[in-house]
Amino acid sequence: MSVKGAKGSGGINEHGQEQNKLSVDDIIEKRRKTRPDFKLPEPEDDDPEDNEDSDLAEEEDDEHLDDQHDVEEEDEEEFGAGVRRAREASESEESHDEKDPLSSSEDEDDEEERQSDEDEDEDEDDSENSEAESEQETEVEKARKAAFFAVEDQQTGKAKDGADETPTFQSLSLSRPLLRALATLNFHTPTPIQARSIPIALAGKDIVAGAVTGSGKTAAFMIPILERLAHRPKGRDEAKTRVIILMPTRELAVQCASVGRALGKFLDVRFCLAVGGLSLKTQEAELKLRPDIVIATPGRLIDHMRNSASFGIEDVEIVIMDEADRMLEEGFSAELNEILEMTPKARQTMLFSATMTDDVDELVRLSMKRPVRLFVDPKRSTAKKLIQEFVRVRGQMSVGQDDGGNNGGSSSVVKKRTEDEARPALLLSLCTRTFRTKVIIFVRSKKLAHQLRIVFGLVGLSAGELHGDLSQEQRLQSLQSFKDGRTDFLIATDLASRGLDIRGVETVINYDMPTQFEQYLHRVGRTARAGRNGRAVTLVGQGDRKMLKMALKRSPAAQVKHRMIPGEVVLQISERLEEIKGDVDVVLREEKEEKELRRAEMELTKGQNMVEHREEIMSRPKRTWFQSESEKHKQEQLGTKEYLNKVGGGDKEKKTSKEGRDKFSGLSRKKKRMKIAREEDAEMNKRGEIDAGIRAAKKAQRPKELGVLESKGGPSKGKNKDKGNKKTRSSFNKVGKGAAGGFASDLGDRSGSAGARGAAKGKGKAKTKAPKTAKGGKASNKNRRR
Ligand SMILES: Nc1ncnc2c1ncn2[C@@H]1O[C@H](COP(=O)(O)OP(=O)(O)OP(=O)(O)O)[C@@H](O)[C@H]1O
Repeated sequence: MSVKGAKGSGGINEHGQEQNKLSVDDIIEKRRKTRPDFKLPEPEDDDPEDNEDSDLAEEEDDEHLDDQHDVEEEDEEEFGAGVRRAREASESEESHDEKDPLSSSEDEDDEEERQSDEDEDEDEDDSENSEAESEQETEVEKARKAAFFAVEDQQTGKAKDGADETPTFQSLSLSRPLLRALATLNFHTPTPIQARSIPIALAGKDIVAGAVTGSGKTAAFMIPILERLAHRPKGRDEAKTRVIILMPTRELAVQCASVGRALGKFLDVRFCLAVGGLSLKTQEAELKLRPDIVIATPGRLIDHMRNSASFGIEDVEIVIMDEADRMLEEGFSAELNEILEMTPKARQTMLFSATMTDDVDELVRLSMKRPVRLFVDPKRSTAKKLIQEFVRVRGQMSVGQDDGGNNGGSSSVVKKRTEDEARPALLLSLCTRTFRTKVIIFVRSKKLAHQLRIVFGLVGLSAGELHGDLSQEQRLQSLQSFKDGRTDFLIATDLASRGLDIRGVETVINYDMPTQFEQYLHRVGRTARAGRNGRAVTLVGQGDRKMLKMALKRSPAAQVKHRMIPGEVVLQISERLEEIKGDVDVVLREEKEEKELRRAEMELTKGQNMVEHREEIMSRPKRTWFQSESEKHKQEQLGTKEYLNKVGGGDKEKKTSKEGRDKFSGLSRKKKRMKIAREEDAEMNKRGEIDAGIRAAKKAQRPKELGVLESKGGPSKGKNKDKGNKKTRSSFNKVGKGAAGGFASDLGDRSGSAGARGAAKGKGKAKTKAPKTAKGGKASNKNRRR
C-alpha cells in the first residue's frame, strides 16, 4: 500500500528502530497535496447580510439573485419573521398564539404538507402543555417537597433580608490557604450558586443544586470540601479517603481534578483521579496511599472497590454527584446505588447539575437526608450573555441557470437535496467567513464528526474531533490542542456537551439540533461561561421546530437572532464540496487499511507474548466487573440452575443429572450443602497457590487499622468489615438471602458454581465485598461511552 511505503508500517523495523504510525492527519495532508487548494470564500468580518434581525426584511434583494433565490429569500424572511414573532410571543407569554417560526404564511406548501404540519403542531401543543403542567408544581407536589427538603434559611441561620447582600469569599469564613488560592485564580466574588451553597455545605447539609451552565458549580462544591478537609485530623494513621466525587465522563473528572488541585494548592490535600482509560496500576498505587479526595467515574470506582487491595470507601464522609442526570442517562444507576450503599450512612451527599430529570428526583429521594434545594436560575435557562442564532436549513436549492431551450424560456435548475446534504455547505460557510477560531461544532454521531474533520482538513481548516471512538489519549490530546489554540475547530459529539470548561470558546455551532432540550442547553453552555460573551449558532431543519420554539420561548428577545447566509456563498461551497467527496472516501479507506495493519501487528505481538510469557499471563487474577442487565440475568439464571442442581431444589435438572443424583442421594439438605461446599473448596484449592499468593499480598498491603489482628487468624474477608459502630447503607443482607444473581454478578468471570456457592452461603454474609444485585441499571458497558 502506498501509505505504508510513505511512512513505514509502524512497530519495530529490522534495524530495531520504532517506525512511525500514520495518523489520519498525515493521510489527509497527503491527499490534500494531490489537488489544487480549496478556494475558500472571503472572510467577512461584519457582514450585514449574514446577520438578520428586524431590519433585514426591509433590505433590498441582491441583484444577482435569480427568481428561485427570491423565493428562498422570501422564505428566509418568513423564517426570520417567525423567529421574531415567536420571540414577541414569548415576551408576552401567550405561547398558544405563537406562530411557527418555520412557517411561511404565503407559502406554496401543498395540502398534504400543511396537514402534517398541523398534526405536528397539535402534538407540539400537547407536549408543551404537559410540559407546562409538569413545570407548574401542584399543591400536592409542593407539600411533598416541603416535607422532604429542608429550608435554606433555616440551615444557614441567615435572616431573609440578609440574603440579597452579595457576600465575598472572606465573609464565607474560609481559611487563609483557600482564600489565597481563590485570589490566585482571580476568583474575587462568589457566583450566586457558590454564595448560596458554600455556607450550607460547610454546615454539613445535603444539597441538591442547579444553576445555568458555566456558573461555577465545580467550585461551589470544591470550596466547602477543601475547607472541611482543612480541619480534618492529621497524622499518619488518619490517612483516609473522605471524599468521593463522581463524574459522568473521564474528561470531566480530569477537569474537576484540575480545579480541585488549583483550589487546594496551599492545602495538604491529596487527590486521586480514578477514571477509565488511564493506567489501573498507577491508580491502584495512588489509592493505596488513601488520598483524601477520589474523583472518579462510577464504573472505574467500582472496579477499584472490588479489585484494588487496601482501597475501600467505608470512611467516606462526603459524596458529590456532578451532572447526576447524565450519569443516570448513561445507565450508571446500579453503580451509583452500589457506591452509595457502601459509604457510611452519616455521610454528606451533594448533587449538582445544570439540568435535572425525574430520575434524579428518585436518586435524591433514595440517597439524601432532608437536602436543601438550591436552584438559582429559572428552570432550563441559558447564560445571560449568550446570543443564540438560528440558520434555516432547506432541503432544496437552486444550482444554476438553464437557458430553457426545451421549455421555451429561462428558468433556474432546482436540484433536490436532503437537509443533511445541505448542512455541510452551511457549516463551512459559517466557519470560513464568520466564525473562524475557538469554535466547537456539535454533531449527532461519531462517524459524522470524523467525516467532517476530514472535510475540514481537506479544505485547509485546522480541526480536531472529540468522541467515544477515540482512545482516551486521543481524546485528551484533541481537547488540549483545541485549548492551546493549535486547532481552531473542535468537532464533537455530546460527549463534550456537558461540563467541559474551555476558556475562550467564542462560538458553539449545532450542526444539527439535539433531540432533547437539556442537551441543547448543555451544548450552547460551552460558551458564554463565567459571565463572558458567547454565541451559539444552530442549523434548524424542518423537523427541529419544536426545539426551536422551546429555545425561543425560554430566551430573552435581545438574545435571539436569525442568521442568513447568502445563497451564492452556499452554492459555491457546495460545488467545492462535491469535488472533494471522492477524497473523503479515499482518506477513510486508507485510514481503515492503516488500522487493520495495526491490529494485525498487535495480534502478532500478543501471540508472541503468549508463547513467551504464557505462565505469567495465565496466573494473573481476573478482575471482576459490573455487567449489563442481560449478562446479570444470564449469570443469575446460571447460578440458580447450578445451585438447584446441587441442592436438589430443581426437579427437572435433578432428574437429568445422573451424577448429581448419585452423589447426593440419601443425604439430608444440610449435608448436601456441606458436601457441595467441601467440593468447591477442594476445587478452589486447585487454583490454590495463585489465589493464596494474591490473598497474602492483599493482606500484607492492608493498613493496620483496617485489617484483622494476626492472632485472630487470617485476613478479613471484605473491606466492609465491621468497624466499631460505623454503619453502612449496605443491603447485602437482603442480597444474601437466596439471591443467586447478586453474588453471581460479582463472580461473573469465575465459574458458575462459585456463584451458586455464594447463593448457598449468602445468608448473613453481609460484610463481603460482593455487590448486591443491581436493580435498575439500564445500559451495558457498550453504550456507556460516546
Ligand atoms: N467565583 C468565580 N469568579 C470567577 N470565575 C469563576 C468563579 N467560579 C468559577 N469561575 C469560572 O467559571 C467557569 C465555569 O465554572 P464551572 O465549570 O464550574 O461551571 P459549571 O456551572 O460547572 O458549568 P457546567 O454546568 O457547564 O458544568 C470556570 O472557568 C471557572 O474558572
